Amino acid sequence: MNASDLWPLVLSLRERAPLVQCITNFVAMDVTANVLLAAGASPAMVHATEEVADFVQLGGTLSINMGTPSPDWVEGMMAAVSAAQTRGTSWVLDPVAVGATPYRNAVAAGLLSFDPTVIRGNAGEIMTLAGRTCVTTKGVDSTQTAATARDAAIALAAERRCVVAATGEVDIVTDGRRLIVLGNGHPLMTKVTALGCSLSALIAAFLAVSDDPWAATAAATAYFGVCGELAAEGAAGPASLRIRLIDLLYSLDAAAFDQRLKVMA
Ligand SMILES: Nc1ncnc2c1ncn2[C@@H]1O[C@H](COP(=O)(O)OP(=O)(O)O)[C@@H](O)[C@H]1O
Ligand SMILES: Cc1ncsc1CCOP(=O)(O)O
Ligand SMILES: [Mg+2]
Repeated sequence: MNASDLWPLVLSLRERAPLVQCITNFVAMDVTANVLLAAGASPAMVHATEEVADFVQLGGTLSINMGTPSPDWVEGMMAAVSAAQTRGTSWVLDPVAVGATPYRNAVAAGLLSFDPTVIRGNAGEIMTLAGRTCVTTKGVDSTQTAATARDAAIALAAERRCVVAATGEVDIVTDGRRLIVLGNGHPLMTKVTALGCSLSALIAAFLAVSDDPWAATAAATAYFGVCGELAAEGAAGPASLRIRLIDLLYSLDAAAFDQRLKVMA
């Protein structure tokens, strides 16, 4: 995989503007919708149990994020992923802070039973889902490095027959058989909330423009990492990184993507 394999998916997203239904947390809603719009997708934040299944029938992809769970929202998530499974809709699970509390673990287990197409989490979350650690957690932030999560990501992908992206200072994307390690991004990205959440939703957008969920996840992760890195380099701090990231997702060109992309393995 290199830039010329991945960039066509970025162009396809810009051309096709796919609908992405998001059930996400209160913190992530605004930045996630803006990230999706800048990248060319059409976001809809729709979470009421009464309408989520009908919304799935509109034919978009789905992003489920358990960052601020409560019983009524979890009910909506379950109804949405059930409809997605029945319809064959591709969907992404972001298991925010799984391992932190028994409630979160139960929510994650319930969602997992509906066969996500992709699981995207930080290293600690992926290691927890793979059963590799009973995680020393700080909550939504990882205490593990993505490199440490490599074996856990492969095992989880194989066990769940899905794509797993474990992100951090490097990003690992695997379907249990194929694996790509991406070296873009910037440490300042950890100082802006909900960028991981936004990446998960962006992966859902890319699922709409490729028949290969692994390639779609790699393309989304690479694009986000390159834009994040360039955004951080010109930023005065976290707030301007966030703004510059949205602008770069909108304006990045093939030459800059090709020049910056770091495929490490
Ligand atoms: N130390 C780091 N160096 C470079 N990029 C990073 C670093 N930490 C996170 N990122 C990037 O930030 C984005 C969000 O990833 P991450 O922080 O792992 O997710 P989460 O916000 O869910 O914990 C990804 O694009 C990832 O590559
Ligand atoms: C701060 C916070 N609290 C609950 S969800 C959330 C956002 C987490 O976002 P991310 O996992 O992308 O850093
Ligand atoms: Mg997260």
